[in-house]
Amino acid sequence: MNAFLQNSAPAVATAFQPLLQVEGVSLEYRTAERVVRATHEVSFEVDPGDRFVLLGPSGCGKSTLLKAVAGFIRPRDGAIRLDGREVREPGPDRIAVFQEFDQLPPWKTVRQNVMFPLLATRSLNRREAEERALHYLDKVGLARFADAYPHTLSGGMKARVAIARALAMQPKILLMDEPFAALDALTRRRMQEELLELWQEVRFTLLFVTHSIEEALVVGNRILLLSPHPGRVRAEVASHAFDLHSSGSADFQHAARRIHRLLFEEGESPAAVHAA
Ligand SMILES: Nc1ncnc2c1ncn2[C@@H]1O[C@H](COP(=O)(O)OP(=O)(O)OP(=O)(O)O)[C@@H](O)[C@H]1O
Repeated sequence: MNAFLQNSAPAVATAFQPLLQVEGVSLEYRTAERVVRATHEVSFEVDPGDRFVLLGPSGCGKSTLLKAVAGFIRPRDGAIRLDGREVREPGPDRIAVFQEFDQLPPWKTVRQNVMFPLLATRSLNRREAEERALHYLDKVGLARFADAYPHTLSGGMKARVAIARALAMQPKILLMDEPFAALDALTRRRMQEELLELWQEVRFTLLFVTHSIEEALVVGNRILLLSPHPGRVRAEVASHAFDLHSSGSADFQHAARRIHRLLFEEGESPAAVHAA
């Protein structure tokens, strides 16, 4: 069982059921001319409180898997279950954050942007939604900017608004697709750090897509390695021993090299391994 259990983990009887079960999932796109297989029979399980990373080369189907968990794409084969229930459509229990923060409607203030999904899904009344929005804006350090408009914010600040907006919905699982890829290197590092601090505080469950081995080791406590297109599971790696402070260490570099070999070199054993 994972060491990082959510505070609100269910009682003993259900405590050992994974939150997310992806079983033998093959995903396809059908275009007028052909069928593109994005993933082939991928299986993994995410426990409550995991920071679970999908890592693999460009085109291996990471984003497609995330979209399937979000409910935007139905599997060709296999099944996806959240809390034991099959995922058939999008829902407020799975909120996605993508790298295009300019999805924030520019005519709404930061506060209104965070309140918007809460009101649109009728989760809360206006006063409760405002309270909830300010609570999460405070958590990402943006309470002072509640009345600012998105175009006045830096890339990192827009990323924080997007994260606050997602967390304010209190989803069962937060889905992030390369959320920091468009940011400069320093801001990206700071955002990784802030995400970890936020996780320490809130203990949300995270499914995070990246093609950066370093980012995967820093952000994740478990990493699923996918083969090149179409994505198949190569291995699962435990990476809970690393954070930003260990990224220069010999152990970290060793784990990164091992993951690189597992991803790109034939002949490496694709069994479950421990990077830390
Ligand atoms: N809308 C689409 N129609 C047809 N094929 C698609 C579509 N979207 C993705 N694909 C194909 O599905 C495969 C998986 O794509 P996906 O975007 O999931 O990969 P990825 O691992 O997230 O890549 P990247 O890291 O570059 O974002 C690729 O071969 C891609 O070309």
